[in-house]
Amino acid sequence: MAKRVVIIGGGPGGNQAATLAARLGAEVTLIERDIVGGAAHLWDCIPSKAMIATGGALTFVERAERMGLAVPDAGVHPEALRERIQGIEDRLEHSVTGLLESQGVRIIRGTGRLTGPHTVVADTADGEVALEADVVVLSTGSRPRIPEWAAVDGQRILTTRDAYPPPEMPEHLVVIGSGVTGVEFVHMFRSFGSEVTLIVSRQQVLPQKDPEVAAALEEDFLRRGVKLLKGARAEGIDVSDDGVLVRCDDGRSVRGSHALLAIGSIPNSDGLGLEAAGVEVDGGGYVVVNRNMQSSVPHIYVAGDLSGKLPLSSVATMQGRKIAEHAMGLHIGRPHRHLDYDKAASAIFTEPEIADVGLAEADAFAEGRKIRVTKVPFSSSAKALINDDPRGFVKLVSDPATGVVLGGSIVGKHAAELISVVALAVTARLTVSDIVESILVHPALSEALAEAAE
Ligand SMILES: Cc1cc2nc3c(=O)[nH]c(=O)nc-3n(C[C@H](O)[C@H](O)[C@H](O)COP(=O)(O)OP(=O)(O)OC[C@H]3O[C@@H](n4cnc5c(N)ncnc54)[C@H](O)[C@@H]3O)c2cc1C
Ligand SMILES: NC(=O)c1ccc[n+]([C@@H]2O[C@H](COP(=O)([O-])OP(=O)(O)OC[C@H]3O[C@@H](n4cnc5c(N)ncnc54)[C@H](O)[C@@H]3O)[C@@H](O)[C@H]2O)c1
Repeated sequence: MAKRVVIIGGGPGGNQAATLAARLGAEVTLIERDIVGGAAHLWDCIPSKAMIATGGALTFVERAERMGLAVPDAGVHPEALRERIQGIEDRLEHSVTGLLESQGVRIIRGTGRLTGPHTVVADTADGEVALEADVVVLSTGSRPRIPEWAAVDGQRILTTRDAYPPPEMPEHLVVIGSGVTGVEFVHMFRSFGSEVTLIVSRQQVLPQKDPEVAAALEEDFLRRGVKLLKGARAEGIDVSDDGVLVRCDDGRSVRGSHALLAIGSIPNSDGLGLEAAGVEVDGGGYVVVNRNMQSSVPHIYVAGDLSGKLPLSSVATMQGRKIAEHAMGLHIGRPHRHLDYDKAASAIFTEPEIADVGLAEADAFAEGRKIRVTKVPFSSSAKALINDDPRGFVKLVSDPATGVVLGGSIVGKHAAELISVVALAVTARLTVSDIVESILVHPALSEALAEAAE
């Protein structure tokens, strides 16, 4: 009899586990409550990038004279933008649903919960559907964290999910939180012409990132007129007819037309019946997993944000793949590569764009590890001049003894695409000579990678 796999949550984690397990011969049922394709994915990740792309097009038009063009003034058309974003969401939901159906996955629209280690119930519009499972995958994702001091109304006080685009374009947006989400929203709304103030709880934006990279971004924000309120934590928001007043714990406050919360997310683990199945949860509500993504109940796996690992769509997808392989026994009797979070590439879609992978210079320094660091600015790249955007640099971190590429960061146009070369080098343990000896396209930004590898 085919293995019965029941998956709760149809985001990147759940979808990937579903399609691969089905292809490997399992009988797969996927339960989704809100949107096939994933709420965090299709209601945050994708629309935020779509808004940033539109803002980027606007900035490009504003700079077009420098490219030798005469263009009329451009402006945002909020309804057209809303339609564009809805269109992208619909197409992606449709294509994911089609892919799942083509693999024979049964999709149930409803809310799933465990009722025991091998039993799942889906609460649907037509009543309860009871399912038996040999394998369960929990991939319910996360949602924006809303503190008790903020009364989100979707009008003046927004979470990220209210902002694609918001009901009215903010005249002055106060962004609370300067992690990846916060800085992307600063960039996004500044490109649309909003005045922006960013509340930074520490002394640097992006506290988890290389200080040199964070400094490059701060410099650009300041050049564009963004106000940074450093060393302040928001602790209250007052709303009036014409705007908001965000109060901070050090006595300072900021007035704006709107406030946006970007203070992290919380896992969707409530109401999942974890206790009924004996699944262990940590203090933050994340399900505790081992390196095979198994929970404390070995046939109950966890993919995506719910696992409390690196919360990225790309990582959720890879976790889903690894779960399907493991649950279907592909690891038995053959080499099985475990997911290595240290080798995950990631990008921040600001301007300049920021991307990194593998070992960071600052971390190597903190560990006292010997490394070779080489850095090349884009200002010497022909392609960067052709693009009229010579900002940023490529930095490669390698092992001085063997030349193996250990990591890298890129700041500048197309950094999210360019980092793929470094990510491949890190995963495949290629050396700097492998990069130097690859004949790359000219003129192209990737040539800076070869130069940094020299
Ligand atoms: C503003 C923002 C921007 C981001 N940008 C990027 C980016 O550029 N690149 C990147 O890689 N990552 C990005 N991320 C992170 C990324 O969106 C998440 O890491 C990813 O979507 C997690 O996938 P998931 O499958 O765990 O969760 P989700 O995508 O949220 O999918 C989980 C699904 O489970 C469903 N669900 C929940 N509970 C139940 C239940 N009980 N029964 C049935 N269904 C249920 C939900 O409706 C949801 O559809 C961003 C996140 C945010 C907040
Ligand atoms: N481009 C991308 O790939 C992308 C984009 C957005 C999010 N993400 C993923 O989501 C993860 C989470 O990022 P995030 O930025 O949403 O959350 P985060 O938890 O990384 O950052 C939230 C920030 O808000 C600050 N903060 C908390 N309370 C505050 C307060 N009261 N006042 C002021 N600041 C406060 C925290 O100190 C922290 O720096 C990222 O690590 C990434 O994995 C990825």
